Amino acid sequence: MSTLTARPLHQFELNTLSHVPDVYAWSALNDLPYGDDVVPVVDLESPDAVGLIGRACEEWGAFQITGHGIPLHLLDRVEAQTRRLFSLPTAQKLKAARGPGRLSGYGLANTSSFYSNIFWSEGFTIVGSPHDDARKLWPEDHEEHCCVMEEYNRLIKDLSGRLLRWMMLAMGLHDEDMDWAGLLSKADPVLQLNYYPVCPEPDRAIGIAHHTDSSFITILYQSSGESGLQLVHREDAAGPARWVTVPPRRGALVVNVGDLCEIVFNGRIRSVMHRAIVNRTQTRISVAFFCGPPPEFNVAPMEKLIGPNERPAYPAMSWPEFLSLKRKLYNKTLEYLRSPEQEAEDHKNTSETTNQ
Ligand SMILES: O=C(O)CCC(=O)C(=O)O
Ligand SMILES: [Fe+2]
Repeated sequence: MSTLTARPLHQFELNTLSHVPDVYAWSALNDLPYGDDVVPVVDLESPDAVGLIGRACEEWGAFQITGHGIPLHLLDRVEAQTRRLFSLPTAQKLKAARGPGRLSGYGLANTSSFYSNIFWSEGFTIVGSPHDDARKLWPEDHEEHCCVMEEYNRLIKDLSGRLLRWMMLAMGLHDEDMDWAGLLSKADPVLQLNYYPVCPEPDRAIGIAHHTDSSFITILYQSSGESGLQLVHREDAAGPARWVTVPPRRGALVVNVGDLCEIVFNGRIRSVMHRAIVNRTQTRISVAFFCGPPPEFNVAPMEKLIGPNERPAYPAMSWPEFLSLKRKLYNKTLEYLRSPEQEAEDHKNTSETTNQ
């Protein structure tokens, strides 16, 4: 997730193009080799779920989940409502366009403002209640959309609290160390709907370029059919860092570790670099739930994860401070926070505070 400035939608209607115009063309999409590793699938009803989640977080920063309790018919309705929204005429979608300083509404993915080239996708962000924007899209007929999105938000928020609690238990912590359900109840849910039209030259375009999500975790629904989500498996004994595809699995959801979890868990787990590629034959949709904190959240490693003679791997800051750093440094934010220069800066600030 991010609160980056929205950028206006480009004039092209992607569905109608027979080639990729230069502003949509990306080079260096094959920057890493491709691996055929399989992202772990965790059945949340399994007695080993906590351990499997912990291992997946440490090794991958991502996993798929089944047995999550969100009914298949609700996932189907979320997909149908998402497709219904993106199939509206452009002029109608633009009635709910994200304006300056506004996070909700129709537009390109928020991260697109970091690039001069354009993503082969459209996005629609729902922050908090879906009603205001849905009324602009369907003045007479938005009830069903809102009911479905609200029900999904309610269940997925609950699920994200359960997952975060299990991640914490897997790291050897206990319930008293963080009240996840209490924390998340104060945060506004953020749903990002993504639509990837078919692309006549998929090797030259990108749906959403590589990034990490700022949230604690992201829970992603992806439509079945063609794969699109790819993530980086970092270098290990099996080979160098590589792109790995996460194929859609009917009924399963993907969990991605975000920047906040990397910090809160003091680097024990890493936020996962990922992107969405496009294809020639099938439109694809995804629905990302960004599980973030309330504005007053203090972004800092949990004390119990810092050894007796160790410094925290990341400095403490407020959530708005983190977001503003991310707006400046984007994919380099965590690297910067872990860097020795930042450590020196942090040390200087601490001595100044203690000397006052
Ligand atoms: O569509 C996808 O598979 C990925 C979407 C994504 O990474 C995002 O919305 O942040
Ligand atoms: Fe993402």
